[in-house]
Amino acid sequence: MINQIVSPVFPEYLPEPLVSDQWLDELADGLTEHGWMSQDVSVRLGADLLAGLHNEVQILDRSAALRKAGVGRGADLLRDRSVRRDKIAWLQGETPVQAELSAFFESVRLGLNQRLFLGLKRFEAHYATYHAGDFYRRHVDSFQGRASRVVSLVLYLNDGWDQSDGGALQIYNRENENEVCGTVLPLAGRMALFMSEEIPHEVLPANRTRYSIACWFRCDEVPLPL
Ligand SMILES: O=C(O)CCC(=O)C(=O)O
Ligand SMILES: [Fe+2]
Repeated sequence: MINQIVSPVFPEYLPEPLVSDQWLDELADGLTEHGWMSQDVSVRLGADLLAGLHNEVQILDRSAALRKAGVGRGADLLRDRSVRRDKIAWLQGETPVQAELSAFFESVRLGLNQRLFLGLKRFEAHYATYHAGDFYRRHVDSFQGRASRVVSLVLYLNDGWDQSDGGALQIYNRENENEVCGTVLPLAGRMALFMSEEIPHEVLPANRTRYSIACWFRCDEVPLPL
């Protein structure tokens, strides 16, 4: 009997790793030069992960597991519907897709620390749903000197989003908060990254349901009481 020797088969191309050094350089450069950037990361994350996250947030939305988002924390938490109207659910990293996404966020955290010495200690992330008519007025994600949220990352989960669907993320000039300097459509796989204290931004009213994940890289070990 002849032993068949099977030679290893290599794919024609090797998929790019989820997070490469060169890509982390790009993120760090974007944050340093402009304070914000937006990029399509759908190839990097993969269609299965994006679809899995989209599926999960839809189930949470349908099962009324999402809660009205507030502004502030603890006793100062205000659920002011004139400021923001989204509903949220914090990610616990407990499902396979959440675990995979957490690994991605962790690589970004480490990569930014290595390049920008931001001292990011951890991240927190939540799903968000904006139903038709929902918005989040212009704001910054962290107040200067509080040293809590340092870098914000938003990942969008919506297929086939069009300008007429509203719900764009509007980025304002860090020197002049009345000047719009960028608009990001919440298309699946698109990511926005910005300095939490510096960049005023706003979610324009959505005309249909808009799903996203917002993540904050923080430099405190535990949230400080406000
Ligand atoms: O969903 C977005 O585009 C941004 C959300 C946001 O600004 C926030 O949750 O603080
Ligand atoms: Fe924000």
